[in-house]
Amino acid sequence: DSSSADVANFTWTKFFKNMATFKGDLSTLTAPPFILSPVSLTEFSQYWSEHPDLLLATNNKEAQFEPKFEGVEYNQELNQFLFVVRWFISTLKSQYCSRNESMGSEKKPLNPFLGEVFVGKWEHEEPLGTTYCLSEQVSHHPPVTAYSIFNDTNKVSLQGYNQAKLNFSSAMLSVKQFGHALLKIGETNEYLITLPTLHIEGLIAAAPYVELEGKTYIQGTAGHFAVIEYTGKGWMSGKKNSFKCKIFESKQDHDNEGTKPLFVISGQWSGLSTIYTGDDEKKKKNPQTFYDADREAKDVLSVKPIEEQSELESRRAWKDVAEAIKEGDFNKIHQTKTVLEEKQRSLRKQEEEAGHKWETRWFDLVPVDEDHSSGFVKLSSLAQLSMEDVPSGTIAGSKNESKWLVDDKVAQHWRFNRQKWDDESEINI
Ligand SMILES: CCC(=O)OC[C@H](C)CC[C@H]1O[C@H]2C[C@H]3[C@@H]4CC=C5C[C@@H](O)CC[C@]5(C)[C@H]4CC[C@]3(C)[C@H]2[C@@H]1C
Repeated sequence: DSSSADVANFTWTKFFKNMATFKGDLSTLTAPPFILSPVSLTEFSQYWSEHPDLLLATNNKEAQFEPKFEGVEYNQELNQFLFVVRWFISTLKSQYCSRNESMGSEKKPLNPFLGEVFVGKWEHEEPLGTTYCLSEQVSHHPPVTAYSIFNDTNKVSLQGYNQAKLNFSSAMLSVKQFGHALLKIGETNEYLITLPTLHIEGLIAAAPYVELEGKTYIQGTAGHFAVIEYTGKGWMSGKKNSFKCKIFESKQDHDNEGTKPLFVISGQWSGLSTIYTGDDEKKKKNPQTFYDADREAKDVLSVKPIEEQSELESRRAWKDVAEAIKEGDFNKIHQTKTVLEEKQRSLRKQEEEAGHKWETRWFDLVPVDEDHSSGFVKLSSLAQLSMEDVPSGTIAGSKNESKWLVDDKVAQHWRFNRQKWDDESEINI
């Protein structure tokens, strides 16, 4: 009714004003109930694989990538690279539009507590077995989520971590992402995927949504290199959620002005995109559909019922708060949140008095010069990307890298420790 809409509008304008003047950790900013999401940030890891068929297709030896172009020399590595790019593009709608689809607008997710976990699985017909999803809040200050999505039958595993740094300037909320994803296929093939910068549009209209900007780089061990450039409404393409992806044999080919890309893919990552060969792109000749995000139904992760979950698992831990948010009951939200936060504070205090630090569960923080379990160093070098603790996709040796470098301590990155998961006795999927 009009009164509640007026109240919502009033509170939003007030909230938007103090967000605009707010200098500090946005997570401490109390947002009005209608912009709160009942979903914890640990759940966002599942968005890497809501099309598990496309993730698993990257290791399907028999599958020949379609569409196939005359005159292009396809080898196993190029074929696989195309499957990897298609899978990556398919993750973007889930990552950045799922709240708009389910709740009408982007919302503020619940801020996970240290050690919070979220687990689930996708079960496939034989012989594809099961794909597992593990997500752990490995840091609370600052919030960092690490994840591992793996299928042992199909020998495909994705690991990564994410830290989002929010910055409010000139009525725009911009978000820099720290971290990266590493996709391992079989025993040897590995791909480094960097995370784009994003910003929140529609804030003034109280109908926020994510728009991507900047670039994603994908670097494979066989050399193939892709740059995905994001633009939005009013930019070059004029359409929201637009991108242009150029695929090269190598980073060197990309750097060499005279070398054409093997393929150019363009369109909307939340809708339809088309692929051309590098030769045909200029003449817009012979465009073929690359991916249609609206046509592919997503495969929702299956998560066991709350009563079977450990108290560390997101949906059980946040149950009361989530209900209060769904009811829009501000006092109940505040009260249930306080209960959870008090519990966490006393846990931290006990640890401090006992003199022992919280041990992360399935992930280790590995200094980059000791990172022998992943291809991160090799792939970053191939792509000439920074290995420092700077925004994802920062070019090595660039001004941007030195601007973000706070000190000269050795950068550390979160890595999945499979043994710790194999030894897990409390959390099951
Ligand atoms: C804090 C101010 C406030 O409450 O404003 C509410 C507005 C809805 C905007 C702020 C929130 O917007 C959310 C969007 C979230 C990102 C969405 C997708 C991803 C990709 C995923 O792989 C990693 C996490 C990431 C980057 C989310 C990070 C948190 C974001 C920016 C939420 C903002 C608090």
